[in-house]
Amino acid sequence: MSTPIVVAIDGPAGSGKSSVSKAAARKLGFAYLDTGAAYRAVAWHVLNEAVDPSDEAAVIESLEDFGYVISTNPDEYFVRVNEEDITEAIREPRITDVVSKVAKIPVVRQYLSDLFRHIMATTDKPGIIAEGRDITTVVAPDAPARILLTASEEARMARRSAELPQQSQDQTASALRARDAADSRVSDFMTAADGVVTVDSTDFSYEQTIDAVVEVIRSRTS
Ligand SMILES: Nc1ncnc2c1ncn2[C@@H]1O[C@H](COP(=O)(O)OP(=O)(O)OP(=O)(O)O)[C@@H](O)[C@H]1O
Ligand SMILES: Nc1ccn([C@@H]2O[C@H](COP(=O)(O)O)[C@@H](O)[C@H]2O)c(=O)n1
Repeated sequence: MSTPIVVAIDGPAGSGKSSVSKAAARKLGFAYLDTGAAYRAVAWHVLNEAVDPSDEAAVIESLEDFGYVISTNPDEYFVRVNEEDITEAIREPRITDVVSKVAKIPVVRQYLSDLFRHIMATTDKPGIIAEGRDITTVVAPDAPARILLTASEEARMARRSAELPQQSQDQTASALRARDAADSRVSDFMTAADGVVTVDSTDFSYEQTIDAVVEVIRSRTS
Protein backbone atom coordinates (compact mmCIF):
# COMPACT_ATOMS: atom_id res chain seq x y z
CA MET A 1 0.00 0.00 0.00
CA SER A 2 1.31 3.52 -0.85
CA THR A 3 2.16 6.16 1.78
CA PRO A 4 -0.94 8.18 2.72
CA ILE A 5 -1.14 11.88 1.82
CA VAL A 6 -1.01 13.93 5.02
CA VAL A 7 -2.89 17.23 5.24
CA ALA A 8 -2.13 19.42 8.27
CA ILE A 9 -4.58 22.09 9.44
CA ASP A 10 -4.04 24.42 12.41
CA GLY A 11 -5.87 27.42 13.76
CA PRO A 12 -7.32 29.10 16.83
CA ALA A 13 -10.43 28.01 18.75
CA GLY A 14 -13.65 28.27 16.78
CA SER A 15 -11.96 28.84 13.42
CA GLY A 16 -13.77 25.81 11.96
CA LYS A 17 -10.91 23.29 11.98
CA SER A 18 -12.95 20.28 13.15
CA SER A 19 -16.10 20.82 11.14
CA VAL A 20 -14.33 21.93 7.94
CA SER A 21 -11.63 19.20 8.14
CA LYS A 22 -14.26 16.52 8.65
CA ALA A 23 -16.29 17.76 5.67
CA ALA A 24 -13.18 18.10 3.47
CA ALA A 25 -12.11 14.55 4.41
CA ARG A 26 -15.54 13.25 3.34
CA LYS A 27 -15.27 15.03 -0.03
CA LEU A 28 -11.80 13.64 -0.69
CA GLY A 29 -12.37 10.13 0.69
CA PHE A 30 -9.68 10.79 3.32
CA ALA A 31 -9.49 9.90 7.00
CA TYR A 32 -9.89 12.66 9.58
CA LEU A 33 -7.84 13.04 12.75
CA ASP A 34 -9.10 15.40 15.46
CA THR A 35 -5.98 15.90 17.62
CA GLY A 36 -7.70 18.25 20.09
CA ALA A 37 -9.91 15.31 21.08
CA ALA A 38 -6.84 13.51 22.46
CA TYR A 39 -5.88 16.47 24.68
CA ARG A 40 -9.51 16.70 25.78
CA ALA A 41 -9.54 12.96 26.50
CA VAL A 42 -6.41 13.31 28.69
CA ALA A 43 -8.20 16.11 30.59
CA TRP A 44 -11.32 13.93 30.95
CA HIS A 45 -9.24 10.94 32.12
CA VAL A 46 -7.37 13.06 34.68
CA LEU A 47 -10.60 14.49 36.14
CA ASN A 48 -12.18 11.02 36.10
CA GLU A 49 -9.32 9.76 38.26
CA ALA A 50 -9.64 12.76 40.61
CA VAL A 51 -6.18 13.98 39.58
CA ASP A 52 -5.42 17.71 39.69
CA PRO A 53 -4.81 18.81 36.05
CA SER A 54 -2.17 21.25 37.31
CA ASP A 55 -0.16 18.45 38.95
CA GLU A 56 2.23 17.61 36.08
CA ALA A 57 3.71 14.49 37.65
CA ALA A 58 0.27 13.04 38.39
CA VAL A 59 -1.00 13.85 34.89
CA ILE A 60 2.03 12.11 33.38
CA GLU A 61 1.45 9.08 35.62
CA SER A 62 -2.19 8.94 34.51
CA LEU A 63 -1.00 8.27 30.92
CA GLU A 64 -0.06 4.75 32.07
CA ASP A 65 -3.70 3.67 32.00
CA PHE A 66 -4.91 5.99 29.23
CA GLY A 67 -6.52 3.49 26.87
CA TYR A 68 -7.29 5.94 24.06
CA VAL A 69 -9.13 5.09 20.85
CA ILE A 70 -10.35 7.58 18.24
CA SER A 71 -12.20 6.92 15.01
CA THR A 72 -10.68 8.52 11.93
CA ASN A 73 -13.80 7.81 9.87
CA PRO A 74 -15.42 11.22 9.23
CA ASP A 75 -18.82 9.52 8.96
CA GLU A 76 -18.53 7.58 12.21
CA TYR A 77 -16.70 9.72 14.73
CA PHE A 78 -16.15 8.51 18.31
CA VAL A 79 -13.66 8.91 21.12
CA ARG A 80 -13.12 6.28 23.84
CA VAL A 81 -10.96 5.95 26.91
CA ASN A 82 -10.67 2.51 28.50
CA GLU A 83 -13.70 1.47 26.42
CA GLU A 84 -15.93 4.27 27.77
CA ASP A 85 -17.48 6.43 25.05
CA ILE A 86 -16.55 10.03 25.85
CA THR A 87 -17.37 11.60 22.46
CA GLU A 88 -19.86 14.04 23.99
CA ALA A 89 -18.30 14.36 27.46
CA ILE A 90 -15.05 15.87 26.16
CA ARG A 91 -16.99 18.85 24.73
CA GLU A 92 -18.35 19.88 28.14
CA PRO A 93 -17.17 23.28 29.45
CA ARG A 94 -15.58 21.57 32.52
CA ILE A 95 -13.16 19.86 30.09
CA THR A 96 -12.67 22.89 27.82
CA ASP A 97 -11.79 24.95 30.90
CA VAL A 98 -8.86 22.73 31.94
CA VAL A 99 -7.60 21.20 28.70
CA SER A 100 -4.86 23.84 28.21
CA LYS A 101 -3.34 22.82 31.56
CA VAL A 102 -2.64 19.28 30.43
CA ALA A 103 -1.75 20.41 26.87
CA LYS A 104 1.17 22.50 28.10
CA ILE A 105 2.96 19.52 29.66
CA PRO A 106 5.85 18.55 27.31
CA VAL A 107 5.64 14.80 28.13
CA VAL A 108 1.93 14.80 27.27
CA ARG A 109 2.62 16.61 23.98
CA GLN A 110 5.39 14.19 23.03
CA TYR A 111 3.25 11.17 23.92
CA LEU A 112 0.28 12.41 21.89
CA SER A 113 2.37 13.65 18.94
CA ASP A 114 3.92 10.16 18.61
CA LEU A 115 0.43 8.67 18.70
CA PHE A 116 -0.80 11.10 16.00
CA ARG A 117 2.15 10.24 13.72
CA HIS A 118 1.41 6.55 14.14
CA ILE A 119 -2.28 7.04 13.29
CA MET A 120 -1.39 9.15 10.24
CA ALA A 121 1.12 6.63 8.94
CA THR A 122 -1.19 3.63 9.33
CA THR A 123 -4.48 4.91 7.89
CA ASP A 124 -5.96 2.65 5.23
CA LYS A 125 -7.34 5.67 3.32
CA PRO A 126 -5.40 7.40 0.52
CA GLY A 127 -4.91 10.41 2.79
CA ILE A 128 -5.62 11.83 6.22
CA ILE A 129 -6.49 15.35 7.37
CA ALA A 130 -5.11 16.06 10.84
CA GLU A 131 -6.17 19.25 12.58
CA GLY A 132 -5.02 20.98 15.75
CA ARG A 133 -2.67 23.70 16.93
CA ASP A 134 0.81 22.39 16.07
CA ILE A 135 0.20 19.99 13.18
CA THR A 136 1.68 22.24 10.47
CA THR A 137 4.73 23.06 12.59
CA VAL A 138 5.52 20.15 14.94
CA VAL A 139 3.52 17.00 14.25
CA ALA A 140 3.65 17.01 10.42
CA PRO A 141 5.91 19.87 9.24
CA ASP A 142 6.69 17.93 6.03
CA ALA A 143 3.06 17.38 5.02
CA PRO A 144 2.50 18.29 1.34
CA ALA A 145 -0.56 20.39 2.21
CA ARG A 146 -0.44 22.61 5.28
CA ILE A 147 -3.17 25.13 6.04
CA LEU A 148 -3.73 27.75 8.72
CA LEU A 149 -7.50 28.16 9.05
CA THR A 150 -8.33 31.51 10.62
CA ALA A 151 -11.30 33.80 11.17
CA SER A 152 -11.64 37.07 13.03
CA GLU A 153 -12.11 36.80 16.79
CA GLU A 154 -15.58 38.31 16.35
CA ALA A 155 -16.63 35.64 13.81
CA ARG A 156 -15.20 32.81 15.92
CA MET A 157 -17.02 34.02 19.02
CA ALA A 158 -20.32 34.37 17.16
CA ARG A 159 -19.98 30.81 15.79
CA ARG A 160 -19.09 29.34 19.18
CA SER A 161 -21.92 31.27 20.89
CA ALA A 162 -24.40 29.80 18.43
CA GLU A 163 -23.26 26.33 19.55
CA LEU A 164 -23.50 27.12 23.26
CA PRO A 165 -26.88 28.82 23.84
CA GLN A 166 -26.75 27.76 27.51
CA GLN A 167 -23.73 30.07 28.11
CA SER A 168 -23.89 33.86 27.94
CA GLN A 169 -22.04 35.44 25.01
CA ASP A 170 -19.66 37.07 27.48
CA GLN A 171 -18.84 33.73 29.13
CA THR A 172 -18.23 32.09 25.75
CA ALA A 173 -16.08 34.98 24.55
CA SER A 174 -13.90 35.09 27.64
CA ALA A 175 -13.45 31.28 27.70
CA LEU A 176 -12.41 31.31 24.04
CA ARG A 177 -9.99 34.22 24.57
CA ALA A 178 -8.49 32.61 27.70
CA ARG A 179 -7.95 29.28 25.93
CA ASP A 180 -6.32 30.92 22.88
CA ALA A 181 -4.05 32.93 25.19
CA ALA A 182 -2.99 29.82 27.16
CA ASP A 183 -2.55 27.68 24.03
CA SER A 184 -0.54 30.34 22.20
CA ARG A 185 2.14 30.12 24.89
CA VAL A 186 2.73 26.56 23.68
CA SER A 187 2.19 26.70 19.87
CA ASP A 188 2.04 29.51 17.33
CA PHE A 189 -1.24 28.96 15.50
CA MET A 190 -1.96 32.62 14.71
CA THR A 191 0.70 33.12 12.04
CA ALA A 192 1.41 30.85 9.10
CA ALA A 193 4.85 29.22 9.10
CA ASP A 194 6.81 29.16 5.81
CA GLY A 195 4.97 27.11 3.20
CA VAL A 196 1.67 27.13 5.12
CA VAL A 197 -1.36 28.48 3.20
CA THR A 198 -3.74 30.75 5.14
CA VAL A 199 -7.49 30.33 4.60
CA ASP A 200 -9.34 33.17 6.30
CA SER A 201 -13.01 32.18 6.65
CA THR A 202 -14.24 35.42 8.25
CA ASP A 203 -16.34 36.36 5.23
CA PHE A 204 -16.92 32.83 3.92
CA SER A 205 -19.96 30.66 4.47
CA TYR A 206 -19.32 27.20 5.88
CA GLU A 207 -19.61 25.66 2.37
CA GLN A 208 -17.27 28.26 0.86
CA THR A 209 -14.70 27.48 3.55
CA ILE A 210 -14.85 23.74 2.82
CA ASP A 211 -14.43 24.45 -0.92
CA ALA A 212 -11.45 26.76 -0.25
CA VAL A 213 -9.74 24.13 1.91
CA VAL A 214 -10.40 21.32 -0.60
CA GLU A 215 -9.00 23.53 -3.37
CA VAL A 216 -5.76 24.12 -1.44
CA ILE A 217 -5.43 20.38 -0.74
CA ARG A 218 -6.02 19.47 -4.39
CA SER A 219 -3.59 22.08 -5.67
CA ARG A 220 -0.87 20.95 -3.25
CA THR A 221 -1.26 17.21 -3.71
CA SER A 222 -2.08 16.64 -7.40
N1 LIG B 1 -17.10 29.52 7.51
C1 LIG B 1 -17.97 29.29 8.47
N2 LIG B 1 -19.08 30.00 8.52
C2 LIG B 1 -19.96 29.81 9.51
N3 LIG B 1 -19.82 28.91 10.51
C3 LIG B 1 -18.75 28.16 10.49
C4 LIG B 1 -17.76 28.31 9.49
N4 LIG B 1 -16.76 27.44 9.76
C5 LIG B 1 -17.13 26.80 10.89
N5 LIG B 1 -18.33 27.22 11.30
C6 LIG B 1 -19.04 26.78 12.51
O1 LIG B 1 -18.30 27.32 13.61
C7 LIG B 1 -18.38 26.44 14.71
C8 LIG B 1 -16.99 26.17 15.25
O2 LIG B 1 -16.31 25.33 14.34
P1 LIG B 1 -15.37 24.14 14.83
O3 LIG B 1 -15.87 23.49 16.06
O4 LIG B 1 -15.14 23.30 13.63
O5 LIG B 1 -14.07 24.99 15.19
P2 LIG B 1 -12.66 24.52 15.74
O6 LIG B 1 -11.65 25.36 15.08
O7 LIG B 1 -12.52 23.04 15.59
O8 LIG B 1 -12.77 24.91 17.27
P3 LIG B 1 -12.02 24.35 18.55
O9 LIG B 1 -10.56 24.46 18.30
O10 LIG B 1 -12.47 25.24 19.65
O11 LIG B 1 -12.48 22.91 18.73
C9 LIG B 1 -19.12 25.20 14.23
O12 LIG B 1 -20.47 25.32 14.64
C10 LIG B 1 -19.04 25.28 12.72
O13 LIG B 1 -20.13 24.67 12.08
N1 LIG C 1 -2.62 19.88 18.19
C1 LIG C 1 -3.25 20.30 19.31
C2 LIG C 1 -4.63 20.19 19.45
C3 LIG C 1 -5.21 20.62 20.60
N2 LIG C 1 -4.46 21.11 21.60
C4 LIG C 1 -5.06 21.45 22.90
O1 LIG C 1 -6.32 20.80 23.03
C5 LIG C 1 -7.33 21.76 23.27
C6 LIG C 1 -8.62 21.30 22.65
O2 LIG C 1 -8.53 21.42 21.25
P1 LIG C 1 -9.83 21.58 20.34
O3 LIG C 1 -9.30 21.76 18.96
O4 LIG C 1 -10.63 20.33 20.51
O5 LIG C 1 -10.59 22.74 20.84
C7 LIG C 1 -6.77 23.09 22.80
O6 LIG C 1 -7.35 24.18 23.48
C8 LIG C 1 -5.29 22.93 23.13
O7 LIG C 1 -5.08 23.18 24.50
C9 LIG C 1 -3.11 21.23 21.45
O8 LIG C 1 -2.41 21.73 22.36
N3 LIG C 1 -2.52 20.84 20.30
